[in-house]
Amino acid sequence: MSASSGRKGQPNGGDDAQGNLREGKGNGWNCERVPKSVHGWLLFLYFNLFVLSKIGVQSVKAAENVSIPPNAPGCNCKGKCTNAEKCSCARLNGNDFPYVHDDGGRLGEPRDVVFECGPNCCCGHSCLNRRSQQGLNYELEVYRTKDKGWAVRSRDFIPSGAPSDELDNVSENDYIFDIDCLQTMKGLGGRERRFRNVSIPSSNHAKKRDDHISETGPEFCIDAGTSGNVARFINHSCEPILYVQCVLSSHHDARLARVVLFAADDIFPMKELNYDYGYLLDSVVGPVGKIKEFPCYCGAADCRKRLY
Ligand SMILES: C[S@@+](CC[C@H](N)C(=O)[O-])C[C@H]1O[C@@H](n2cnc3c(N)ncnc32)[C@H](O)[C@@H]1O
Repeated sequence: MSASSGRKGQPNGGDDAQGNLREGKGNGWNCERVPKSVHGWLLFLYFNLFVLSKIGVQSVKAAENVSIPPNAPGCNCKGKCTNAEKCSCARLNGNDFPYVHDDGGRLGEPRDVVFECGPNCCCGHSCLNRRSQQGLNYELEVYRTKDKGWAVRSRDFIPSGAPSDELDNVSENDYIFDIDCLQTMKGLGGRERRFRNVSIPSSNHAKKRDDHISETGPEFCIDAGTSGNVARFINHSCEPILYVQCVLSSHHDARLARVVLFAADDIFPMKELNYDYGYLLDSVVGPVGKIKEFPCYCGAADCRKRLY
C-alpha cells in the first residue's frame, strides 16, 4: 500500500519522538532533556470490538539497518511558540505556523511537509506546533464490516483539520505504507503537490542522495503487519475523508517522516474513517510477474472499482 502524502486525496506519515522536554523550575524554561520514549496509543480488545484508549505507550521499532537520524536543532521559544518571525520552526514552515488555534489545534491546510517542534526546541509539550505529538482527543473504535474486514470509526465529532491518527507500524502486504514525502514534494509519480512549498534543510550530500531517491521511489515504509496502532485498520476510499500528511519533528529527514492522518472535512460520529491508499491501477505485480487486481468496496459514487 502506498501512503503517499500527495497523490490525489491521499494520505501519508511518521518519524519517532526522540526525547521529551521538561519545564524548567523557577524562571522560564531550561530546555532540559529527559530520557526518550515514543508515545503511541494502546489498543484494548473487547470481544470483537477494539476501543482506542487515550492512555498507553507503544514503541515504534526501526529495522536494524535503519539508523534514526540525529535530532534537529530546535527553536528558542519559551513556553509556546507564537511569534512566527522569531521561531526557527515557523521559518521552516514558510514563516508561519501550520496549526490554527480553533478546535484545539487544526491543520490549516495540507502541506508538503509540516515541521513541528521537536526535542531540541525550548517550547513545552503544550506548544501548538507539537499538535500531532499531543495525542488523539477522539474515541475511535474498530468494528467489523460486511466486505472490507475491520474498519475504524469515531464515536466523537472530528472537526476538519484535526489529526485523527498516526500511521504506525501496518508484514503482510495489506499493512505496508510507503513513506513517499520526497516524491510528493516533487510531484513525482502522479502525486499532487501541496499548497505550501517548503525546502528541507539538508547538506549537499543529502540533497544529491534525496534527488536520486525521489526519482527511484520511496526508500522506507511503515510495516504494521505484526504491530501497530488503530490506523492499520483504516480502509481505503476513492472519496476519502482523511488525508495523509508528512510531519517532521525530532529530525528533518523526509525519508523517515511521520505519517499523520488529518480530517479533510468535519466528520460526524460513527462515520467510517478512510483515506485514499493511492494505488495506481495495474501497479501491483504478483510473484510471477502477473498484474494483481483487488476489488474496491468503498461505495463512493465515483469509486474506481479497484483498489489496485
Ligand atoms: C490496512 S488494511 C485495512 C484493515 C482491514 N480491513 C482489516 O480487516 O485488517 C488494508 C486491507 O483492507 C481491505 N480493504 C481496505 N479498503 C478496502 C476497500 N475499499 N475495498 C475492499 N477492501 C478494502 C483490503 O483487504 C486491504 O488489503
